[in-house]
Formats: sequence, structure tokens, C-alpha cells
Amino acid sequence: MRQHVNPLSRFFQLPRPLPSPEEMFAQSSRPLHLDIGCARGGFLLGLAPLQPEWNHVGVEIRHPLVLSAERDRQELKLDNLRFLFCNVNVSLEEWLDALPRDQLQWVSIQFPDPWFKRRHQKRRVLQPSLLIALATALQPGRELFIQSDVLSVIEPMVMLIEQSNCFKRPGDDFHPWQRTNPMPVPTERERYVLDQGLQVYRRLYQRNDQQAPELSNLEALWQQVDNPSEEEHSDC
Ligand SMILES: C[S@@+](CC[C@H](N)C(=O)[O-])C[C@H]1O[C@@H](n2cnc3c(N)ncnc32)[C@H](O)[C@@H]1O
Repeated sequence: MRQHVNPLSRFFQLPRPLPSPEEMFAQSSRPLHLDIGCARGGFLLGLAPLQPEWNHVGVEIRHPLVLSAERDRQELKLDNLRFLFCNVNVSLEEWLDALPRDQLQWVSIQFPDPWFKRRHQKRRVLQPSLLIALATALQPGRELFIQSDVLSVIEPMVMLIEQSNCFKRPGDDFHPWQRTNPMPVPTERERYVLDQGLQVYRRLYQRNDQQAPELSNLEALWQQVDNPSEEEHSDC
């Protein structure tokens, strides 16, 4: 059990320039997968060797976890993977904006920290401005995958994604939630949740061809997203 770090604290509000794909990867033109909130990186450390034709980037706000993940990556000699320390709500938009067109092809946000209280809404990782930056970087057909074991965490994300009008669900996906994980490797949190016999809520989205909305419009919708639970929570 641990308390989450507060992404709004002054320390985490300092912008950090993030390296470009050219600076990170020898074969920098490969398609890019971005995992937001990668923690110790177990998921990407397992995935990168299975997908050598992709480059993978994990971003994480807790610096010691990034150091540990990078150490493991170097031991495993995985040159198609990097872990970066940043607050995605402060530093990711500029990086996304500078990516070559259609390089980013997959984004995953898995088991994000559950900030339940409405007054903590701004601490949640998926904010309107981040969603717009992702929607702008992802070309039609490219994918955004979200999963969580907490319904009241994933529902506002679903609402935000769907209200943006930038994403659709694949045509063969008729269920409220994906039954299985489209990724071949579970995350650390996912493994823990499944071991407990708990349910996992998953959604896979594809970028459609609609323009990203104005930030002010999406922010107004986000304000309407209500979350009644006042429970405090901690995990991983
Ligand atoms: C509940 S953990 C899940 C970790 C991993 N995705 C998994 O499924 O095992 C959520 C992770 O997101 C990170 N995180 C939360 N807010 C973040 C932010 N603004 N920027 C980057 N990482 C963030 C947390 O530090 C934490 O490691």
C-alpha cells in the first residue's frame, strides 16, 4: 500500500524536456508505442522483446521507478525501449507535438492512480489537454487502450474519450468492456488484480477522422463528469 504522489505539487509541475525518438532509438522511424504511467516497467520489459519491430516508451512520474526500470532494460539489452521520468500532464504535450506524423501508433493507459474525490479530479492522469494532444498525434486507425479494475476510475475516462468525438470502438466490439487484454503481456497491477479474482474493465479505441475538439469545450464537459465516491484509496 502506498499513497500516490501528488502530480500537482510544485516539484512535479516543472516541465522536463523529453528526448526525441532520434535521440533514443537507433531505428527511430519504427512505429511508437507509448505507455502512460508505466511504474516499474514490467509490462514494457516483457512486451518490447515480443515486438522488436516497434519502439516502446514508458513514462512515469515516480523517478525511482524509472531508474529501476531503466536498469532492468539495460541488463536485458533492449534497444527498442526507453523509460522516461516526467509528469505527463506537464511535459508530454510538447513531445507529442514534435513527433513525426504517424509515428505514434499505440497508446496505453493502464490502471491509472484512482483519485476518487471530485476535488482531486485534476490529479487524474487523463485530462482534457492530454487527450487532445494524444488525439492530435494519433492518425486515423491508430489505437488507444485503457484498462482499470476500478469502475469509477475508468468511467470518467470513457466519458472524456467519447465526448471528444475523436475515437471509436472497433466494429466487432459490442460488449461494454473488452473480455480479454489485446496485449500479450499483463501489467504488474493487472497480474495482482487477476490473482485476486477481481474484474478488469478494458476499452480499446481507434482514432477516427474527426478533428480534435477545442480544449475549452472538452474542459467544460470534463467539469460535468461527476464522481460520487468520496472514498480515499491507495494501491500499487
Ligand atoms: C496504479 S499505477 C499502475 C502502473 C502500471 N501501469 C500497471 O498497470 O501496473 C499508476 C502509475 O501511474 C503513475 N502516474 C500517475 N500520475 C502520473 C503522471 N501525471 N505522469 C506520469 N505518471 C503518472 C503512477 O506513479 C503509477 O506508477
